[in-house]
Amino acid sequence: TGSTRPQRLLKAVQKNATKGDPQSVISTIDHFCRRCEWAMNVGDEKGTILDSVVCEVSPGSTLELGTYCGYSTVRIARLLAPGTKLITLEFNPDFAKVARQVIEFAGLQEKVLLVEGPSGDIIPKIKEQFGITTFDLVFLDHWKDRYLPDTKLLEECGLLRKGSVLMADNVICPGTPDYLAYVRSSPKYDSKYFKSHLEYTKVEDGLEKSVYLG
Ligand SMILES: Cc1ncnc2c1ncn2[C@@H]1O[C@H](/C=C/CNC(=O)c2cc(-c3ccc(F)cc3)cc(O)c2O)C[C@H]1O
Ligand SMILES: [Mg+2]
Repeated sequence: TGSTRPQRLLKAVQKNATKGDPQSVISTIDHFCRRCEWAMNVGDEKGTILDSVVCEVSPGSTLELGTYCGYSTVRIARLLAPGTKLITLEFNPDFAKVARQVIEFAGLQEKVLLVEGPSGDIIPKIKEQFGITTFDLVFLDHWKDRYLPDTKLLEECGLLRKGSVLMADNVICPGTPDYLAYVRSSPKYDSKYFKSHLEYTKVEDGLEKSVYLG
């Protein structure tokens, strides 16, 4: 049987990137997706916006929903201060297998906890299982119809505090209309749209930054 796209992306990293060098892993994946095969990584243009918010928040605890191949996991984890953690959730075991190897190749496995399973099942267990009180930053990049239910679940589980920042990918393409309406109309959030483009294309897309007001 042939290889999958995530497996081909991993091979490109192992062949062309430098072990222990997160930037080379990021550049290799971006080059692979531009020149060989498009893949649904947040990409370099939206990634730069994400980087600036990670640096601004300088989070002690970060949650990522939807690891896929680990591209944004590496982007975020490379900017985290020593001793801080990123928990990333992925329910597809094949994607998780590739992501673990990408994260390890970048040398960031100490900062990343990849938990396999559906976010709806894992989120309610995070406090007790991982000793997290609240998340300072959440990056939403999983199935688009899960952004809203999982945001409400994070609120209900007391995993957000005054000032927690939600960064949501793809709010235009493929689009997350119910999530966008919620964070933009709810008095519990202060929301801002960062206009950009769908990864590796000229199609409009963007990130929505929503600060939880408690
Ligand atoms: C509920 C839940 N729990 C844990 N992991 C979950 C989960 N739902 C999805 N996941 C995992 O996240 C990943 C899913 C991400 C979904 N992302 C997408 O569907 C996605 C799609 C596009 C796109 C845009 C235009 C086009 F023409 C085609 C595609 C672009 C993107 O940046 C995307 O993130 C992989 C999946 O196993
Ligand atoms: Mg995305």
